[in-house]
Amino acid sequence: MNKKVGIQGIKGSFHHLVAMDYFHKEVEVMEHLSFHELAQKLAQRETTEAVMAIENSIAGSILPNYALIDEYDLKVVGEHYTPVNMNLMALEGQKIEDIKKVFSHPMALLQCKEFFKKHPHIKLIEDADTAEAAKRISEEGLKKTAAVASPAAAEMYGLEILAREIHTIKSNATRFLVLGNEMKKPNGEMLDKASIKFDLKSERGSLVSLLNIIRDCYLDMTKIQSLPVIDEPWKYSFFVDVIFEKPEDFQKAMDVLKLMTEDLKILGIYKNNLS
Ligand SMILES: O=C(O)C(=O)C[C@]1(C(=O)O)C=C[C@@H](O)C=C1
Repeated sequence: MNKKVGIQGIKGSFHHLVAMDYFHKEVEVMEHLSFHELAQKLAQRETTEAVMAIENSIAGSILPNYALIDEYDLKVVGEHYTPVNMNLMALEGQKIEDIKKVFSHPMALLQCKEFFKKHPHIKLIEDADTAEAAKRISEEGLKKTAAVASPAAAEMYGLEILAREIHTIKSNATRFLVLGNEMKKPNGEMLDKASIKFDLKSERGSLVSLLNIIRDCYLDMTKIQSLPVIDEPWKYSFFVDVIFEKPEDFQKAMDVLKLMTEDLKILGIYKNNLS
């Protein structure tokens, strides 16, 4: 079966660039204008995989996406890290002084906060997607309006770049997850990273004890993220990523964590792509 890969946004978005990179262009891309729709269509098997941003080095974690992965019971089958290059673009001939409004994805606007502090006359408006904002400006001939998006989007939708690389820190990067409906099969490849989720009772030292197990089983924790359990105030779910050398070590840790936590869920075992 041909792969149908869901992305948040349209062609020219960062999700699109990642899908092309990760799957080497041999896929049909399905565009979605929200993360919710992206998760839902994968769960309904209208797509075979989905690419989902989960964290940016400047703007931080995209918390609702953790909840979507959990809610729709999606599996992490891969990850991809990519440098993110934000640019201000508008119709040809427009000058930065002419621009009154800028549309972009909220995560993109967050990455360019310092640039816009220097241009206080510009109103920032959150949009569903970076590339979609660029396309609309082009198609509707919107003057005095700009988008923040990738150089690929400027080229694709015929806009002029008024300011290049406007993200606050030059090493700006986003981590994307590749999601599926089933756990990844190793197919001879060494899978050395896992994402897990569990709830913890608020008891003295419960998190410390759990972290000790992770250390004692030789797992290297690369990320821990807590999320409130919405129907039980002050109780938290934890999403943890670990890398390991031996799958047996991971299995051993899971056997112990199962006894120490509530609702332990393995969200996926995949190949570590962080070098
Ligand atoms: O709007 C896009 O182009 C996206 O792909 C979304 C998104 C995000 O959700 O973080 C992806 C990468 C960048 O960090 C900024 C925006």
